[in-house]
Amino acid sequence: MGNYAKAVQVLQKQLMEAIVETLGLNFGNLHNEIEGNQLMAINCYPPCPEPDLALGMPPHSDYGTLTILHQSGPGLQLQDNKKNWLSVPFVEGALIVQLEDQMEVMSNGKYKSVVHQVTLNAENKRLSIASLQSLPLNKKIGPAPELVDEQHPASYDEFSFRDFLDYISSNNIADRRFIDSIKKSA
Ligand SMILES: O=C(O)CCC(=O)C(=O)O
Ligand SMILES: [Fe+2]
Repeated sequence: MGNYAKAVQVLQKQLMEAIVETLGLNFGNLHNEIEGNQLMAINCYPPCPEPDLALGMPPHSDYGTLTILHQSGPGLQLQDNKKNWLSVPFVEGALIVQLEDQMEVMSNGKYKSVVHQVTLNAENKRLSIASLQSLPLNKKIGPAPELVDEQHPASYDEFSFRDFLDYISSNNIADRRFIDSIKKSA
């Protein structure tokens, strides 16, 4: 597990470098700011006798920059921009990379954080290992200044991982996602 966590950290850094480049930003300048936290979540979903009546994990988006997910079987679903749920095909050994809230904010909305949920299965247990990468606990992130101008005003307030934790301790994210609470109204 330790080796897996370290390998995923290296992959996450490489992916961040590539993604930051696609936004036209300089990774060299951002590098120290971006390196932060890695949280490993191991999720176990036992078989459910009535899988249509329950979810393994309710709809949410993760708070960080990237989530890298390894799954033992199908169950993950993503929401498209018309709010339809799409099942992610299961490919043995494949890693799933999801962009998350800090990336949406940093890109000033150019990239969207993915809303996902987990369905259950009547026969099979499912395991997943999610590596949630984020900026350090107290580091505020806002839209990158290079992506903000008169035509593209900042669409989000700054936030830190701590702000996210404060939000979820007193709000139900099923009613309103954290990222919706920091969107500036047009
Ligand atoms: O089990 C999965 O496929 C997803 C887990 C997840 O969304 C999470 O840990 O945030
Ligand atoms: Fe998640």
